[in-house]
Amino acid sequence: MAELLDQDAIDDALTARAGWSGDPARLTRSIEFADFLTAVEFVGRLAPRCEDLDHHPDLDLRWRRVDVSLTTHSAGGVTAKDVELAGVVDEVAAGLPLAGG
Ligand SMILES: C[C@H](O)[C@H](O)[C@H]1CNC2=NC(N)=NC(=O)C2=N1
Repeated sequence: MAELLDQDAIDDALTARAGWSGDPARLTRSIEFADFLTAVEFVGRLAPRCEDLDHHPDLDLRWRRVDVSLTTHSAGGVTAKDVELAGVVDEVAAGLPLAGG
């Protein structure tokens, strides 16, 4: 069973991750892309990376915004896997145009 991270460990992990919030239940980031098709492209690029990691996000796609929520369901909270996936989310998002950018 993966080890759950406490709030201090989560705060430490997120100092390097602009735009993320976290508590022991989940890490969240809301990403507003340039348009709807870009938001869909983000999901399409992220999906195979999640398969590679065997770790999957909860995603809410609304028009050009994707709300990303990361938790390790089998552990009942945030683990190192979620921190790792947050990095992948940032990497994939960085390759696509954001709203207002
Ligand atoms: C069998 C497989 O490893 C598990 O079901 C994985 C798949 N992806 C997962 N993703 C997330 N976020 N939490 C899990 O507990 C999880 N479990």
